[in-house]
Amino acid sequence: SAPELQEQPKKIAVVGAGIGGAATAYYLRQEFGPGVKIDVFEDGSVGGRLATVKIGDYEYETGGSVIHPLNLHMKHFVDKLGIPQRKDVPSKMAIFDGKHILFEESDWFIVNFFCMLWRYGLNFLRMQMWVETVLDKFMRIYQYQQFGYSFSTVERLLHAMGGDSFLTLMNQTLEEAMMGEGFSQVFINDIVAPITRVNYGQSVRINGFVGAVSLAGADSGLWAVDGGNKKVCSGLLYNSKSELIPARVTSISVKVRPSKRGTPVSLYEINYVDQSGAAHSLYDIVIVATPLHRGKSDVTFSGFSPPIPSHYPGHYHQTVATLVHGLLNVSYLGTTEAASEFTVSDVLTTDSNGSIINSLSSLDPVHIPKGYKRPPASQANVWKVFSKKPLSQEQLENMFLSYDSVSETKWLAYPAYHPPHRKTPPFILHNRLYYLNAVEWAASAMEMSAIAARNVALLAHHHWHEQKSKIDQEDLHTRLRGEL
Ligand SMILES: Cc1cc2nc3c(=O)[nH]c(=O)nc-3n(C[C@H](O)[C@H](O)[C@H](O)COP(=O)(O)OP(=O)(O)OC[C@H]3O[C@@H](n4cnc5c(N)ncnc54)[C@H](O)[C@@H]3O)c2cc1C
Ligand SMILES: CC(C)=CCC/C(C)=C/CC/C(C)=C/CSC[C@H](N)C(=O)O
Repeated sequence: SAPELQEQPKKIAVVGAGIGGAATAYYLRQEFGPGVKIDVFEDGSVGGRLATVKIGDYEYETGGSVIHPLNLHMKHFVDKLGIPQRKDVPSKMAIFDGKHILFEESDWFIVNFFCMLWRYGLNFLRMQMWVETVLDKFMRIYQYQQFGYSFSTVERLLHAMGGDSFLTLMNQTLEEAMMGEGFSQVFINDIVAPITRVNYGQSVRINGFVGAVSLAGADSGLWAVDGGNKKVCSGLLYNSKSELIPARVTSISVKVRPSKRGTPVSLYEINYVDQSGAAHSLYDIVIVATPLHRGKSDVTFSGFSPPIPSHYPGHYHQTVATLVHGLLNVSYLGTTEAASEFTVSDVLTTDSNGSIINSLSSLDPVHIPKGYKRPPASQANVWKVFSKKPLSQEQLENMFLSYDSVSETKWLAYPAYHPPHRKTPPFILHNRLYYLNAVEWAASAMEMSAIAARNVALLAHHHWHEQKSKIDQEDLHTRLRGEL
């Protein structure tokens, strides 16, 4: 049983200080009040997959970079922390098939509109409507969480948002889902695949749910955090008055201890290694906020029945982010345009012709200085290349006429999505031991980790106070209709 059920927990541990772990600390403080001690263990840097590198005088995002205007938790965090949004710099997109530019956005909306209408009929408009329908259902989670409802599995959470239609999306490829909706194969190849390639480094055979999230990631109005997205993580840790413990958690075990009331209580022992060696601490509640997958973390669990694996099935997809400060070789893109006329900022790629790159984007610093204008391709600039494998020197020399700085980050970025999906790992690993990153098997994005953070904080609270009526309730959409 939980220790002294009517009291608040004394100590809670969070493993990982990415956006998931930091948001968990924030919501735990909200749920359990000022008395509980919250320790956040971090093996690397606060921010995790939200990270920046310095090139010249400026910092640039190498990991998670864009946030959707309807990502309400991320919006709430920046508002609460008083961090401004980064100023918007207009962008222009082109699609490269590995040999030539297939399509280049014009500066004129009307030109783009008719060009798309001519090439793809109503597919473009219908895609926007399809994504909007998915987003409308997705937004229901905010109301459920506002009312304190939580879910024990990713499948139940998805079902509460979108009913069977979301579970179907999880079991279909994006291509199957879109073909089923009547989208044309040529539109899927030319437009949809480049978007899944830039966002998830994978083809249109990812699951339909993450596919819809990926298409939302190509909406207008995307934003980022001034000074770098990782500032939200340090801000949330500070705001939640958590203690950051710079250490690697090696194992978590369950220990039974006698209590003042005489009934034995179970506590979790966290073993960790920091600069001064190995140590351990006991906690009432533990939240694991890092993926339990090979190459991502190596936490072992002992004393649990049934056993908890260190690594769940499935693997994370590698995306290499290479930031280059240099002069782009526009002829690499098969264009005859003069570099001074080439104002495209985002080059997406199709699956055909085996393009070695997933995307090539002109990058703005995390803080836009006054009077900043993105330089044309005829001037040296910072470019971000996403690719599956690291780029060789020869490949870089083909892409750039000259360059003076290269920074490479090899990310195990997000799950490799292969529908039909196997059962996702649970949010609840043991009585008071929770796992946030299960959510990434639906879709990996900052907001998804923030939603899972609030969910696990609510689960922890409801289990502690034995409020079963707030867990896995059916038909919430109908029951909460009419509520604010
Ligand atoms: C290249 C790239 C681009 C992306 N672009 C976007 C985007 O534009 N928009 C978007 O919304 N999302 C984007 N994402 C996805 C987004 O970054 C992630 O979904 C999100 O950051 C995951 O956050 P998290 O806290 O759940 O996990 P993580 O950020 O991975 O945090 C886990 C933390 O746990 C720590 N840790 C691991 N093991 C241990 C241990 N044993 N002990 C202690 N600490 C440990 C790690 O060091 C890490 O800091 C992108 C991801 C990548 C890689
Ligand atoms: C969760 C919801 C409803 C919306 C999130 C939409 C979103 C921002 C998706 C992007 C996800 C992602 C993994 C993007 C990676 S690359 C981003 C950008 N194009 C870049 O080049 O850095």
